[in-house]
Amino acid sequence: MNWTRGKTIGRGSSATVYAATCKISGETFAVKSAEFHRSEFLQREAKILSSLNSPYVIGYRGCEITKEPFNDGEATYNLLMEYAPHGTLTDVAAKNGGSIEEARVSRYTRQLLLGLEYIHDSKGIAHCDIKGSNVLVGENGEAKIADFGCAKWVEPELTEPVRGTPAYMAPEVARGERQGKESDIWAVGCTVIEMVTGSPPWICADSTDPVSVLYRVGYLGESPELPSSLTEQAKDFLGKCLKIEAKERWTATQLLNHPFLLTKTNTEPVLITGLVTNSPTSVTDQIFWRSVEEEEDDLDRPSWWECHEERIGVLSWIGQVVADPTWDMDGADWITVRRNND
Ligand SMILES: Nc1ncnc2c1ncn2[C@@H]1O[C@H](COP(=O)(O)OP(=O)(O)OP(=O)(O)O)[C@@H](O)[C@H]1O
Repeated sequence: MNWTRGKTIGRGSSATVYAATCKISGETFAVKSAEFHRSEFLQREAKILSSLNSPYVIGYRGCEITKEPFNDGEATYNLLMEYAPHGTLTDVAAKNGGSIEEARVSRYTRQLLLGLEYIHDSKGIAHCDIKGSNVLVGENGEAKIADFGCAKWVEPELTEPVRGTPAYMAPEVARGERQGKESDIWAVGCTVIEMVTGSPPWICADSTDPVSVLYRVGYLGESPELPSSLTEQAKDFLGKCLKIEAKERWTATQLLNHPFLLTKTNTEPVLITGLVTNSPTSVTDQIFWRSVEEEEDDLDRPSWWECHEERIGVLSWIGQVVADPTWDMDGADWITVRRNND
């Protein structure tokens, strides 16, 4: 496709996302770019996204290698995607005064689960990084799952390092044991909390330290606090997502039949259109992962995981002692989270 790169609309740990315009049709789309030699996760994401086709998953438009002046003429890997004009669920909550009302949360959650039901059951894929900032809102206000950089095929299940964002990790993921479809469902519960409160879970848990949160989730059997403002129906729904035992968690299909999602009071969202630029909005954005501003200042800084490598190693050791004396102490995999092999 012949296209022109436009404004930066988002910046994550692995890539930068730009608006772009097709020179022939004039269509706006999004292009996620990374230096070729650091694009392992982006290439993996492109491979997975190219195999998906659902109204609740961001659309794949192709991939290309270009030479870009901003990369000193070095090869750049580009993933071309459908453009989501309303930004992420995190952006929508921020624009809506910091939180989203329950009826709309129910509507977005239903769409998120329709996307998950499709990738889990039809494609055998676990997303492994469901959170508000990885769910985009499309032109017609529908939630669309994005950022498949951590996703993996789970049928057949292979032993792979755990990935994702600490605040949304299920107990089995926090312990570094396994990560599958059930772990995505835990993250859905965390995302519902994020939509309702405007912050990722655990912000009120008198602990702003990701490592201690992982310890509490993984070894003390704790789950995030449920927002008191929620109806009993919504709390019951969260209870089905946030079961400590992965096998007891409801599947996406079961959750789609929960009364919380069958409510008739869902209102059409009022969304502000326009180019959305990603910016962190909550305290935990700065605590649990790097902020956009920080990245712009220093793109080569180590990621959160790299900064906390030593401490996570300690957590693995605590886990070994507390939870399972036979636990495999090979923590190397456990801490290799979204790091390219460069
Ligand atoms: N298709 C799109 N349309 C509009 N905005 C997008 C699109 N894709 C990504 N963005 C914006 O760019 C941001 C970063 O994208 P993405 O999460 O895919 O990058 P990442 O490097 O994988 O991030 P992370 O640090 O979460 O791993 C998103 O939070 C969103 O604001």
